[in-house]
Amino acid sequence: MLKGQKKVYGVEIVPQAINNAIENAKANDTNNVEFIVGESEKVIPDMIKRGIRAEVVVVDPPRKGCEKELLYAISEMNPERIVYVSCDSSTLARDLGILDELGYKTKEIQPVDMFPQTAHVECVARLQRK
Ligand SMILES: C[S@@+](CC[C@H](N)C(=O)[O-])C[C@H]1O[C@@H](n2cnc3c(N)ncnc32)[C@H](O)[C@@H]1O
Repeated sequence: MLKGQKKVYGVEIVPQAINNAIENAKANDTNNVEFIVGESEKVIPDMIKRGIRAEVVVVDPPRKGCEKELLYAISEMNPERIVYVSCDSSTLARDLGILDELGYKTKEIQPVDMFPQTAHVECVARLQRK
């Protein structure tokens, strides 16, 4: 069980990654997680239609960042906090700007040097509903 959370949803476009996540959940005796295969910009609006809301949303997109439709859907879910994990600071800056317009203030960005001796840097941003 992921402690402190009533329910956790995981969304990923690659089915094999979801299979691995299911195996990981089983190996860790986690029974409060539901995994959904699909494009998050389509899955999240469907979840909203089903009445699902979130207190915290964590995104970890590829370098191109999040689709605008996903950012709009996340704001419609109205979470208190968003955690944005990014491997491309330019698309991170673009998406944080959109999220700011949608009512989410960036409180903190922590760079993590996961790729020493290269120009790449991973960043973790913490956003709070205004
Ligand atoms: C930076 S990786 C994050 C990996 C993940 N945090 C992990 O530890 O396995 C980005 C992930 O987003 C997935 N992805 C790309 N486009 C997506 C989309 N439209 N909807 C959902 N997942 C997507 C990719 O398949 C990839 O696994």
